Amino acid sequence: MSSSTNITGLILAGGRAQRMGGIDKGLIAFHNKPLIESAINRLQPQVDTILINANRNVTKYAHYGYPVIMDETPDFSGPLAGFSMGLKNCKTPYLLTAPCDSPLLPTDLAERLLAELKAGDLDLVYASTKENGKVWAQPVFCLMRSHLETSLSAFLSKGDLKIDRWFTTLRSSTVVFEDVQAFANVNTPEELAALEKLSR
Ligand SMILES: Nc1nc2c(ncn2[C@@H]2O[C@H](COP(=O)(O)OP(=O)(O)OP(=O)(O)O)[C@@H](O)[C@H]2O)c(=O)[nH]1
Ligand SMILES: [Mg+2]
Repeated sequence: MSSSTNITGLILAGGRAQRMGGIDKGLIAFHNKPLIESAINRLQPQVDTILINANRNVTKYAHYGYPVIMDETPDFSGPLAGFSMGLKNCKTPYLLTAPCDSPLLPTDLAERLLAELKAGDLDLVYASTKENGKVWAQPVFCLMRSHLETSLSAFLSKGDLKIDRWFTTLRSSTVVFEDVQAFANVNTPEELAALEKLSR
């Protein structure tokens, strides 16, 4: 399957991880392996190729054999800075983003987002989850057409960084996933310990 998806997977590992004490979150140990490895393993069968977006420890990330791309500006301006670099380096028709800190990400993420994108002839589809009857956007789990580079550059050049505001300028939609746990992410040492226990 991986030779025919037309999708580049972008793993976002470029954040500050302040709630984790400012260390490089993608490299902290999760079941004795760097956290990003779980995200790579989940994403790899769903895409043609992978890009890693990181702003620190670039040589360590390069060890996985995929291109490592840094944000254009070194100011940690948020995930859209990573999206922008992903789109600039994407050589396939679609880009699928996922964060480095969600080791249980859905194995059918690409398939479901792509089906929605094609059905609605959309430019971008992001994941959502439903908790207590309320729908929550999971905007960093996002499939988009790679031609959106022009749109994102224009949006960022206005000084805006809000991901949901960019989405509203596009032909976009969402897919609601039932399995909330697949989107569990690790922001604090406590969340890391809890998720390790849960996914034993
Ligand atoms: N490229 C890039 N990615 C970012 C940036 N800020 C956050 N991200 C990524 O966006 C995703 C969601 O961000 P958070 O979960 O808040 O991670 P974080 O910002 O590193 O952590 P906190 O500092 O604790 O908020 C993660 O995959 C981050 O790596 C940034 O400035 N640049
Ligand atoms: Mg953050």
